[in-house]
Formats: sequence, C-alpha cells, structure tokens
Amino acid sequence: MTATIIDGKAFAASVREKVAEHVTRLQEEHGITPGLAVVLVGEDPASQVYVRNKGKQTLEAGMNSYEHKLPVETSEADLLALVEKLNADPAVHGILVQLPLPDHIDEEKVINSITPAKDVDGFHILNVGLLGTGQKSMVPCTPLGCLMMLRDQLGSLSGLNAVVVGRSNIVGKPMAQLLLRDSCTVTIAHSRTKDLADVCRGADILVAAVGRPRMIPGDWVKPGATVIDVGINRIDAPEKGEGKTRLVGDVDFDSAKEVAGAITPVPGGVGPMTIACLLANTVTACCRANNLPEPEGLTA
Ligand SMILES: Nc1nc2c(c(=O)[nH]1)N[C@@H](CN(C=O)c1ccc(C(=O)N[C@@H](CCC(=O)O)C(=O)O)cc1)CN2
Repeated sequence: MTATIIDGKAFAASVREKVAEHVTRLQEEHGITPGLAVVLVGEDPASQVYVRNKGKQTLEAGMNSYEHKLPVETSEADLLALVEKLNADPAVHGILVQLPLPDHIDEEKVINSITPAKDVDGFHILNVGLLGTGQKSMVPCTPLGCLMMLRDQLGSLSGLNAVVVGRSNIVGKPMAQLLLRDSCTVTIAHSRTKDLADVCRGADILVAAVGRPRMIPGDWVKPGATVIDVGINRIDAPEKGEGKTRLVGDVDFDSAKEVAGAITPVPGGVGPMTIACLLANTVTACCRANNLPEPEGLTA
C-alpha cells in the first residue's frame, strides 16, 4: 500500500483563504481589522524566518501586523514591559512571543504575562487549563493544525486509538487533549516508553513529536494508519554537496508511506499549518474580543 500524502502546504493555503474571507467580513460589516503582534528577541536564524513569514502572511490575510524585534541582550523586565503595552493596546488582538527565548529570560514568566484572551499561541497556563477541562480556550497552533488535517482526512475521530509520541507543552500534551476531546482513546508515549514500537503499532492515528530524526520506522506503523509527523529536524545531506543539510521528520517517511493509509511529509506537512492556524487564532481572538460569532472551521 502507498499512503495518501497529506499536502500541508495546500491545506494551509485553504485555511489562510478562509481567514482572509473572515477578515474582509469583519472589516466590511463591523469596521474591525484584526491585529497580530509578534515579538522576536535575538537573531536566531530559524526564528527570524518564522517571524518574517508570520508578518508577511498576516498582511496577506488583510490583518494588521506589528513586529517587535529586540536585541538578544534585552532584559526580562523590558520584555515584560513590552508585553504589558501590547496587552493594553486595543488594536492588538493577538500577541506571540517567538520561542525559544535567550537563556537569561524566563519563558514561562513571559508567556504567563500575556493576557489569556490575546494568547494566540495558547501557551498561557489559563488556556492550558481551559483546554484540559474541555472549555473554550486559545488552542496551540501546531496541534490545531494537526487536528484540522486529521478531521479532513478521517471525518470523525471518535473511538480511534491515537498515540502521541512526545510530551512537550507546545505539541504533545495539547495534541493529546484535542484528540481526547474528539473522543479518541489516547496514549501519550515518549522516548522512555517501554515497547514503544508495539505501542505505535496499535495506533490508528500516530502523531510523532519527539524531535528525533526518522526515529519511527515503517514497521512501527499499523497498516492503514494516519501518520502526522510534527518533527522538523535538520540533518547533514552530503548527497546534496559538502556542508549541505536537509529537513526530515521524526518518522522515516520512505518506509512509513508504504504502510500508512495517509501521512504528512516533512517539509510541507504540519509546518505550514502552524502559521495558518496562528492567523486563524488571531481572527478568533478578535471575534471574541468584540463579542462576534467565531469563524466557522477555524477553531477546534
Ligand atoms: N511562540 C512560538 N514559537 C515557536 C512555535 C510556535 O508555534 N509559537 N513553533 C516553532 C516554530 N514555528 C513557528 O513559530 C514554525 C516552524 C516551522 C514552520 C514551517 O513552515 N516549516 C516548514 C519548513 C521550513 C524550513 O524550510 O525551514 C515545513 O515544515 O514545511 C513554520 C513555523 C518554534 N517556535
């Protein structure tokens, strides 16, 4: 069997189109333009690319983008002061502080200083608690993107065995909560799980988010399973030339695609959905702030 390849790039484009349509409606019917503030501290090259893409895609969707680029030596107090300013700014409906932050800044403290209603990353402790108890919250972008792709691929997820490999606060744990909310039977596994291969082989839905290049081979995949690969790992690629690199996922794509029913590639799978869902969350936050109906199909 050769799996259906889930095209995250195309899916993300369709999400961005829906976002843009909703933004137009907000402007025409209510005179409101959603605004997203993105804060970058330092000059991490990957973060710079992500932040640039976030700003570009925000503007393309018709929203206002506010970029704040701070030097690496910015103090925690100065960063907290900026977040406070953005919290109080009525033109800003969503705030995102790009991670990772430099070592001298307490990430948790910064995340928890964002007003929960503007926390479009869904990382604030209040949003984590709301999601965990099945209440309305902001939902982290990468897991939201995975959920959208799974629903599109499978329709109802009810009763399916889902295994999430990885227990990070950003992906693994919220992903498990979302799958549970859609009535999956959920196992959170990780690198220390006993008989991890057997646990994975029981999964109708296998979400890999461990950050280890090609850790999950095809013979860990149940025939016909839907595999969502969240990993983005840069490895050496001497076949492309000296010093060249390429991106691979946490799943060994070549062997897994022979067994799975559907699978996301890396790159071009989950990655593009992350920014599309950030835009979706910004529109959701804007609608909630103005007591307007939420955009259909763009929330969990
Ligand atoms: N505050 C946050 N920080 C970080 C998040 C986040 O959700 N919130 N996630 C990641 C980085 N990230 C967005 O910020 C992100 C990662 C990957 C992609 C993406 O489109 N990847 C492409 C490949 C890109 C490449 O060639 O390097 C793909 O997978 O196809 C988008 C956004 C950490 N920080």
